[in-house]
Amino acid sequence: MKKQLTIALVAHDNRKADMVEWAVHNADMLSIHKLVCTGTTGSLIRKAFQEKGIEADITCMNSGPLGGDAEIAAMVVRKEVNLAIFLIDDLNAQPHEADIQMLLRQCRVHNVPIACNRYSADLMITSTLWDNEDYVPTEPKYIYFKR
Ligand SMILES: O=C(CO)COP(=O)(O)O
Repeated sequence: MKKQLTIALVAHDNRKADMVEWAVHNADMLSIHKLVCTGTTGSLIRKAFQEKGIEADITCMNSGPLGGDAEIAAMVVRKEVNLAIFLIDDLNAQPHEADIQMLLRQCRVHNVPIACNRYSADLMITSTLWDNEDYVPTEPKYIYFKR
């Protein structure tokens, strides 16, 4: 991929091992992009990359429950994120469910691709559309019905 992207990486505690393994597996690709992460996810990825001598541009926001999802959602609103990978723990409740839903919703509203499992993430990061100058993503057309 030639285009440099800003990629958001977020994982709940029970999915962090998955996220770190995925990030290390895709380190060659990820290291050419800017990574923005919630606090703990980012520090674990940074540590794993350092242990393997992988250099990467990683920005850590606050931890998720302390506003990290909200900060990344704000970046999505400002069109500062090209792609989000969000490994959600769907088997346990989170104290900051409202923030999680906000991040997911803002990605949908602003047409930002968001992968919530590794398979989707693999498909998204290998897409040739990123470098296709002729491809313009179609923005959602919201139609307001008067009731
Ligand atoms: O809670 C999270 C996402 O909702 C993740 O936050 P941390 O990466 O700080 O654990």
